[in-house]
Amino acid sequence: MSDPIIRFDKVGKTFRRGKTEIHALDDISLDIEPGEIFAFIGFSGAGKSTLVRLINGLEAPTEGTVTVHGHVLNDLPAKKIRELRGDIGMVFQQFNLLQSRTVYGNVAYPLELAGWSKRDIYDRITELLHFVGLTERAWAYPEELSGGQKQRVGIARALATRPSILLADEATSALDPDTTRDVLALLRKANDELGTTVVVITHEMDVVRSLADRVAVLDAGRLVEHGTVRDIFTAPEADATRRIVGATLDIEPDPEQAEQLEAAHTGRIVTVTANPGENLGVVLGNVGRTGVGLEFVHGGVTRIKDDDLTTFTLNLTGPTDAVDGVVAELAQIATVKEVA
Ligand SMILES: Nc1ncnc2c1ncn2[C@@H]1O[C@H](COP(=O)(O)OP(=O)(O)OP(=O)(O)O)[C@@H](O)[C@H]1O
Repeated sequence: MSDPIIRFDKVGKTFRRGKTEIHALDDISLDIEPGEIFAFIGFSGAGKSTLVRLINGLEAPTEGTVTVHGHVLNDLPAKKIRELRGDIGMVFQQFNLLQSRTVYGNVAYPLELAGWSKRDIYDRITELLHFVGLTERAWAYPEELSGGQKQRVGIARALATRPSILLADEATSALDPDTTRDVLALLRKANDELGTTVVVITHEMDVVRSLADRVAVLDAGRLVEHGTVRDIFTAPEADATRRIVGATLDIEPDPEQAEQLEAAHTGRIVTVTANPGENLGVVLGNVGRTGVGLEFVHGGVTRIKDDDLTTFTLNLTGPTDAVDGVVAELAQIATVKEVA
């Protein structure tokens, strides 16, 4: 196995505010391998931003070491840290584009700082804008772009100097789901086609699910769990992971979805979650004979740890007694929650 591109070894970071100590990170040990897409996930305040700042050397750990490309950052002089930072492209939640520059000018910026010639800058930007699909928008200003386009510019700028690491800090948190999908596809493309190691910081498990190879879960500054995304999804062990995974699976309608379901359907809407080992099909298969109309309006089957978690929201229509009968039967083998 190759050497890790980023290594955290017993890393801690304590901020001191007057007499108060804030342990933003505590005893983090972890390797990120070259060429992988690695995600850090955690709720607000978990320590994600602090972690990013340790990777790009903007903060130094108070305990342990952070190693990037074999260099222990703690030991490096500022100049060398700046050089290493040049090998790390950053993508931000709020895009951080220069409003007074065009798309071209924004992407050119890091190349100008690195002392590239005008000709080389032109060639590189042509290539980059093609890569992110913004060739037509080269002369537009940020205010003329959609959020997704702005983030494409952000990614082109981050990739401009051909960094081997791309750090994406909540890169899709300000975007709608469709645009998020496009931006995630672009990050995946950078990883696939350019071999860039992508480190993603996010609070959205959906981002992890559709993008990352491996994931680490941070909770209150501690690394509570890490592994392949598949393992973490199917067998979340830590409490924080369960909360994050549960919030993402979307097997139960949230209040907004419940309202929409209520508006769209006339029947009694219930969410049923099969008890372990029970098969909803046994009851649902017989519903037709009771004269009750049955429509699946939400839910699905997800494997969690060693069990299937089967949760469906049903719209049941027909005579009240018959619907009550079906619900009572379902309640024998499932947890039934009224939605509307
Ligand atoms: N410069 C600082 N001085 C004091 N405390 C800080 C500083 N930076 C971060 N913290 C504290 O460290 C903890 C972790 O913060 P951090 O911003 O890394 O979390 P986060 O997971 O990125 O959260 P969010 O998603 O809300 O940005 C928080 O309690 C925060 O208040």
